[in-house]
This record gives sequence, structure tokens and C-alpha cells, in this order.
Amino acid sequence: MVTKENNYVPHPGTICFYGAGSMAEAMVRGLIHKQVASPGSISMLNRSNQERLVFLTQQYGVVTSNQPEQKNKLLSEASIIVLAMKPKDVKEAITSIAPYLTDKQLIVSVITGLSIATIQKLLGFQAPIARTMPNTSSSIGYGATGISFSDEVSSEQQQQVLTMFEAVGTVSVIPEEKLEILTGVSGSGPAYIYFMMEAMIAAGMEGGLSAQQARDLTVQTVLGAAVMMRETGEDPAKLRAAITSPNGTTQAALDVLREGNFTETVKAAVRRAEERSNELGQAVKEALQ
Ligand SMILES: NC(=O)C1=CN([C@@H]2O[C@H](COP(=O)(O)OP(=O)(O)OC[C@H]3O[C@@H](n4cnc5c(N)ncnc54)[C@H](OP(=O)(O)O)[C@@H]3O)[C@@H](O)[C@H]2O)C=CC1
Ligand SMILES: O=C(O)[C@@H]1CCC=N1
Repeated sequence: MVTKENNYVPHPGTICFYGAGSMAEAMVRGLIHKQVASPGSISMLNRSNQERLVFLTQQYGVVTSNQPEQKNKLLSEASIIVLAMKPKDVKEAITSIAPYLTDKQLIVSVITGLSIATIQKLLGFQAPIARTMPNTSSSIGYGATGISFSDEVSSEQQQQVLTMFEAVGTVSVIPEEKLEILTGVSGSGPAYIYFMMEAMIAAGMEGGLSAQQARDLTVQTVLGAAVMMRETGEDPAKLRAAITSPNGTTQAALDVLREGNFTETVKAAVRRAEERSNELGQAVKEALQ
């Protein structure tokens, strides 16, 4: 593999998001809110959606573009490039920006399943890469992010990445091969909880609560359970046992969940997300061969 240089000197502290969708916005919102980066130091680039860029500029005051020349300049000048497009768009997107990047810039990927080796292959040089798996709760400072660093990432760059993600939640630095199962737990995880909440709200409304009451009660219940687990440090099974009176309502409800194979179903869902992450990465890899 080759190293690479060009005539641009990256501006320290500038972050360029290549891909301006849900995950990029969640991070930008968190970074600005926590004052880890100023709006003027952040650029957000996409393929074509102009309306989206207008919204992002109005909402966050960041620099945005979908114009090739301006995009290439913003990419060349950024010290950190965050890759935030869907796996299906990766090949075209990364190969098209590779000529404007150098190994002096840090690449942060939030792309599901895409390995460090594949990103370096697409770039054509040995870039320093932080492969991450955040989740959308980063937008309100409650994210949970897994990170693996390539050997080329300096300790100063590692610290920059940790600062970025710790500002928007918790961080687990883990070996790259564990990022897939982490995706199944925390990357996709918020969606499982929302799914459960949707069902609780629907049941509450079907039983006669107003939509607002069902929503408020469900939100407070999930919030209380999460905070309880964090604050007490207790095993969830013990917290569950404290609610479950013998022959009471909770036991009756949990019996219904068991009849529906609740534990096995949730585990299978997490493992399927892990497997899907592998499949997504493999598809990009195969497209390169
Ligand atoms: N959403 C989530 O909860 C999480 C997502 N991720 C990962 O983050 C990545 C992004 O996901 P998400 O934000 O949901 O996706 P979105 O579909 O919301 O956004 C994708 C963005 O990529 C842009 N894009 C696509 N192709 C190109 C290209 N060739 N050049 C420039 N920009 C391009 C799109 O631009 P345009 O609209 O103009 O086409 C759009 O702004 C994915 O890989 C996903 O796996 C990781 C953790 C959690
Ligand atoms: O569904 C996806 O592919 C991404 C990865 C984690 C959350 N959303």
C-alpha cells in the first residue's frame, strides 16, 4: 500500500461529513450542542438532496454542499472526514473522493459492516481510520458508540475521536471483529426499544388510555428502568424480580412474553443484525474483486 500527499494542508479541527443523513445529523447536533465543534468548523456534503442541505444550514449553521468543486475543496481541507453514507453507496462515494484525500487526514467511518481494510482498499492508500458504530441517541448526548482504530491512527488522533464521541455519549473501544455484535446490541438497539414502546402504547390505547397518556406512561417507564439500572448498577434480572410478585400481574405478563419466546426472539434479532452487518461489508468487498 502507498502513502499519499497533495497540495492542501488540512485545517486543524475541521470536520467534513461525507453523507448528510440521519446519523451525520445526530452527530452534528450532539457536537454543536456540547460545544465540541463550532458550526463553522463543520461541513456536511451529500450527493444531490439540496432541500436537505438548506435545512441543515438553517438548523445548525454548518457549511453544506453538493457541488463537486466545492465538495472536493472542503474534503481536502478538513482534518477529519466522517464517512456517513449507506453501504450500497460506499464504492462509488469513496473511490470518487480518494483523489482529494491524504494520509494526513483522519477518516472516521460510521458505515455498518465496512471493514478498515476495505476502506483502505477503496481509498488506495493506508489512511488512518477509526471505524465506529454509533447510534442515533448521540443527537441528545445519550449515544453508545463502539470504536476500532487502524494501526495508522496516532494517539493524538485517537484522542480526537474519543473526544468527539464521548461528547455525545459513552464509548467502547473494541477489537474490529466485535463491531458486528456491538451493532446488533447498540447500533440497531434503539429501534428494538422503540418497537417495544410502540406495542406498549398501542396496548394502553386499546385498553382505554388516551394517546398522550399511553405515550407519557411508556416513556417514563422506559426512562425509569434504564436510569434505575444505571444508577443502582444492579443486574436487570434482580430489578425484574423486585417487581414480580408471586402470582401477580407482572408474573402473568412475563409468562405471556415467555410463551412468545421473548428471550430467544430478542437474541435472534441481535444475532441477525450482527450477521446482516457482516453481509453488508462482504457485499462491498466482493464488488471490489
Ligand atoms: N441511522 C442509524 O441509526 C445508524 C446508521 N449508521 C450507518 O450510518 C450510515 C448512514 O446512515 P443514515 O444516516 O441512516 O443514512 P441516510 O440515508 O439518512 O443518509 C445517507 C447520506 O449519504 C449521502 N450519499 C449517498 N451517496 C453519496 C455519494 N456518492 N456522495 C455523497 N453523499 C452520498 C446521501 O445523500 P443524498 O440524500 O443526496 O443521496 C445522504 O446524505 C450507514 O452506513 C448506516 O449503516 C450507523 C449507526 C446508526
Ligand atoms: O440499520 C442499519 O443498517 C443501521 C446500522 C445501525 C443502525 N442502523
